[in-house]
Amino acid sequence: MSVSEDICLIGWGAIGARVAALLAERRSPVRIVAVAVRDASRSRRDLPKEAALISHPAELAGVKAKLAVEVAGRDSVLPWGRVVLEAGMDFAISSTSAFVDDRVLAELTKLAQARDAKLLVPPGALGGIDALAAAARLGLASVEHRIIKPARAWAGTIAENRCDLEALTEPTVFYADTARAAADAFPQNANVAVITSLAGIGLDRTRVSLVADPTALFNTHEIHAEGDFGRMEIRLENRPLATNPKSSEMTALNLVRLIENRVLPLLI
Ligand SMILES: NC(=O)C1=CN([C@@H]2O[C@H](COP(=O)(O)OP(=O)(O)OC[C@H]3O[C@@H](n4cnc5c(N)ncnc54)[C@H](OP(=O)(O)O)[C@@H]3O)[C@@H](O)[C@H]2O)C=CC1
Ligand SMILES: O=C([O-])CC(=O)C(=O)O
Repeated sequence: MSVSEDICLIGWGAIGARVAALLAERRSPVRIVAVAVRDASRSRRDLPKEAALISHPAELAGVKAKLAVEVAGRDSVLPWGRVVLEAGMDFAISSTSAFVDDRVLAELTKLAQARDAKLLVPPGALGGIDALAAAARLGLASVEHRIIKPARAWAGTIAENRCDLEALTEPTVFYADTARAAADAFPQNANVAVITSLAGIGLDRTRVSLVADPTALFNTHEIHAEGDFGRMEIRLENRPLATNPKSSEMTALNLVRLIENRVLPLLI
């Protein structure tokens, strides 16, 4: 890795801090020049020393970077995305549940086009999205996505109204609907449903089921797709992040890959 790149992180939670730690550990030629949080008055552990801590999109005006990576939450996507893209920076989005509102995706895409910047949707906690997106070009008949997480990962969500998470003795499907409905109802657990949909057959044709498993150790994603290309089954068993059981380690790893691919001569 030789060329270096300056980036911003929008969010310094479980995923943002993990991405920064991995980049530092791997000595990737990347400088994190700004980190955005909600509350910039609170001091942050392990913040990269060259990073400005900011909390308002207008503060990006003084920041020179080519890429901003959002790892903050659904409500942050539009306000930060507007300023990032307006400045001509590429914008990588993790809180893809923001796109359950078609207007958000339409506005950011238009802005990216106008500024010659890129709106990037990384695979998040998933893999195999390249194959799904390729297959979709020939036409897909169906895509199903099942998300299986330990019961505790669903705590604090409307799963609690549908089953007694602490009393479960076996894997329980507590929700089944379209990807749009699932990502709307579970913005911290089902961003992936939007990624599968954008790659495949859209938010209203992609079917999602959510499972709470009292004995699960992993956040598991099972995607089944059929179409003119043939059939595919994608299954990942992701280790949850120690600092947030709702989010998977793979999400941070896919962002590290995306960032490093911007500076590597060979893209894998
Ligand atoms: N695409 C995918 O496959 C996946 C996506 N995700 C999504 O990624 C996002 C980040 O996840 P995670 O790191 O676990 O979340 P955390 O809750 O651990 O961290 C969120 C961070 O974002 C900051 N933040 C929140 N809102 C704003 C805002 N409006 N402006 C600036 N900063 C803000 C918080 O600031 P403060 O510290 O001040 O509170 C915090 O630092 C979530 O939306 C999550 O659902 C997660 C897993 C997979
Ligand atoms: O990390 C995961 O397994 C998926 C996730 O939380 C999300 O899509 O929001």
